[in-house]
Amino acid sequence: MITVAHVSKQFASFAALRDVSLYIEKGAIHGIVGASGAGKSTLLRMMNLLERPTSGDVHVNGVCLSAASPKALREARKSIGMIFQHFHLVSNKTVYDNIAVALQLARIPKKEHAARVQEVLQYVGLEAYKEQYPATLSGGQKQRVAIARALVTKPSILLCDEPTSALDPNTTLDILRVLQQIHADFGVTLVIVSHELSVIQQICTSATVLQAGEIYDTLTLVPTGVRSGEQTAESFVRALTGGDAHA
Ligand SMILES: Nc1ncnc2c1ncn2[C@@H]1O[C@H](COP(=O)(O)OP(=O)(O)OP(=O)(O)O)[C@@H](O)[C@H]1O
Repeated sequence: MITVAHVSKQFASFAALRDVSLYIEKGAIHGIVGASGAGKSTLLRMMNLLERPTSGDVHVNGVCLSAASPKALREARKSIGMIFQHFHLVSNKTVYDNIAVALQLARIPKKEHAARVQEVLQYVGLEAYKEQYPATLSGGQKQRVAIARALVTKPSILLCDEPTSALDPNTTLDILRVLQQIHADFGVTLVIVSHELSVIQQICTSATVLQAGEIYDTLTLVPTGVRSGEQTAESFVRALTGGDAHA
């Protein structure tokens, strides 16, 4: 589980987060929503200490990340995967090597790499692509590789920073289904930052609404499931109106 306790983040004189506290239970699919600049990514990045709180603490699976030794932090991070809006794949490495890097960083013995990479590539349906380079893949395939890289260390938590925002509506559905499947198959706790309400409504069981660095609301949700019709209709309106689905 994840506990964020009275966390603030200051960038020079700018307060990106102010006294934020929240609890995410094991097995939740938790959304973080809010306008651009509300502090969503900053809050998410605190959950693996990519961003260090200026004050307050973040506990993940019982470990206080900001107080952890480098060794304890490395150990804690093995159980926390992360995916990003723009995938963050290394362009001059093959799909296989992009995934194997995560095993190297987690100091998993090299003799285990081939089998583990194969296993996650099979899971995301890309075993035929292991010798290809990221530039030859579609956006959805790149995100599947990034998901495979995140899964290869068998995390109990997957942090997702706008995981579908660079994807078209149908690929968005595809990736949301993959995330739902990961949750169902492995019980992984998902934390999803998204500015798209439909993403949050479709799969999240709870959500934090951020406004200008503070918690505006905390929601308990009943996910609707990944609904293609609605999403596609919305995408058409968005395409026709140049971005605003509700115009
Ligand atoms: N490293 C940094 N240095 C200075 N300011 C930063 C830094 N990182 C984030 N900020 C600022 O903190 C605020 C919150 O950023 P953050 O990326 O968390 O917002 P967000 O809600 O995820 O928005 P968006 O969806 O636009 O990314 C923004 O005003 C941003 O400019």
